[in-house]
Amino acid sequence: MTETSVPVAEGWPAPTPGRPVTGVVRVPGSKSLTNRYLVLAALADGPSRLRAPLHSRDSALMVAALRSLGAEITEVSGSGPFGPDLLVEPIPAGAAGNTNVDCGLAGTVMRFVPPLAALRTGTTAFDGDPHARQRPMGATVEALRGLGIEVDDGGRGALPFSVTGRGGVPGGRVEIDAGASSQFVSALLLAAARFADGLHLVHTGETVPSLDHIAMTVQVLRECGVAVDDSVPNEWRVAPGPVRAFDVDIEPDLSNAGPFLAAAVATGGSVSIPGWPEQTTQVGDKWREILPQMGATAELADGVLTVTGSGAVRGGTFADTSELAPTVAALCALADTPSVLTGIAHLRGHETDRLAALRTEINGLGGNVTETADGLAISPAPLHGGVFGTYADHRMATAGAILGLSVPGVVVEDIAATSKTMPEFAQLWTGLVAGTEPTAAQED
Ligand SMILES: O=C(O)C1=C[C@@H](OP(=O)(O)O)[C@@H](O)[C@H](O)C1
Ligand SMILES: C=C(OP(=O)(O)O)C(=O)O
Repeated sequence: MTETSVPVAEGWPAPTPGRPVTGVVRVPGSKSLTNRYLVLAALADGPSRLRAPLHSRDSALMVAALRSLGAEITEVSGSGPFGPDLLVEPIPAGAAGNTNVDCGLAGTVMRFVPPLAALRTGTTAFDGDPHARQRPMGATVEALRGLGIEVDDGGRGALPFSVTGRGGVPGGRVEIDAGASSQFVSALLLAAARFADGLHLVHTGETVPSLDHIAMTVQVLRECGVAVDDSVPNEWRVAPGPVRAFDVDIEPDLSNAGPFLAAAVATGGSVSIPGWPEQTTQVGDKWREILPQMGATAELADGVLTVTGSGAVRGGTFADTSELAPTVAALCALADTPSVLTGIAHLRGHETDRLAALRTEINGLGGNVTETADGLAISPAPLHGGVFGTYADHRMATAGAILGLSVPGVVVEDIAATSKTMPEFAQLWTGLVAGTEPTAAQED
């Protein structure tokens, strides 16, 4: 008799603590800040240092991309618990030669690196994960062409494509429709000081999403001595000039702090995140408004944000939550009143179609989620266990973990998807939920 193989249920059983979750969690560096500073360091007028940067798949892809364009990036020991600091020698003047860039599933790599490839001499071929080929890239392709750069995308407006640079970009006025991603704007702004005439970028479509991320781009450019005029809505002017080398501390990733704070809200516990900046352009600072709307308290004192849940989760209307939306949606699915998430139509072009993924997976656990033109409507419904699909999306994986806090039997299909921006997620989550002694990474 031959043995037949029985499919084994795989996945990560999300812990259900059955009591309030209480603890302190230090989270790794911001993806958006790390990858912006890496790009600026590659363009800078001397060597730069990133202290406490993120070390994850998205940052590793950015490091590899910039190395392939000629930057020298070395790891040196730092003081943070999440890995070494990074020293960056910029891409040398006159860098030339054909090369390849693997974008993985990283929006910051596929959008921010092509303008740097345009500044070199030679052809750079860009590709990525299967789903990366579905993500919108047309505005980058058209903008580079508008700047006189040769781009071969086979007419797809998507990966794979190649950029052929001739050692410089003239710059000037360019119009784009950045309705599908703020990263189209950020990408051009980050490189623009190195264009001969700088850049006058005009957005011609309807609403640009994720405006906080553009504010972050403008802020980091100004820190590096680049003159940016963003006084006219939907227009940005960047003066040509040097990008000043820097030595910077990377803030913790406040978006990735979200699931841990959500654990306090979902269970009526209390979670503290040290290293919370007093001033920041990170969209994750909005947790201080969003979570109190759900009935929690949020207190920022001496650089520590403490969120305390009330024991019940209240729904509400949440606008323009950008990359926070999957975490917000998971909490709304646990709420006792209905919720509406608006201003997030562009999430259909993220790591996966997040609106469809959240609707499908929350409803698969018994939820009541419908898609609207620009977001989600979520009504209270009794949830049950089951497999929560992750679509290679880190924020779907963390959304499944949040649901599992209150719903026994949730199995997150691929918890390793969190390695995109937080490889330590499962370890930190398990430690927090189990109420173990703080690990080195959790200590103050
Ligand atoms: O510039 C950035 O670092 C990001 C911009 C946003 O992109 P979209 O404008 O496409 O939402 C955000 O969702 C993404 O996670 C990171
Ligand atoms: C949309 C996201 O990522 P990316 O930078 O790949 O666009 C995200 O992290 O939620």
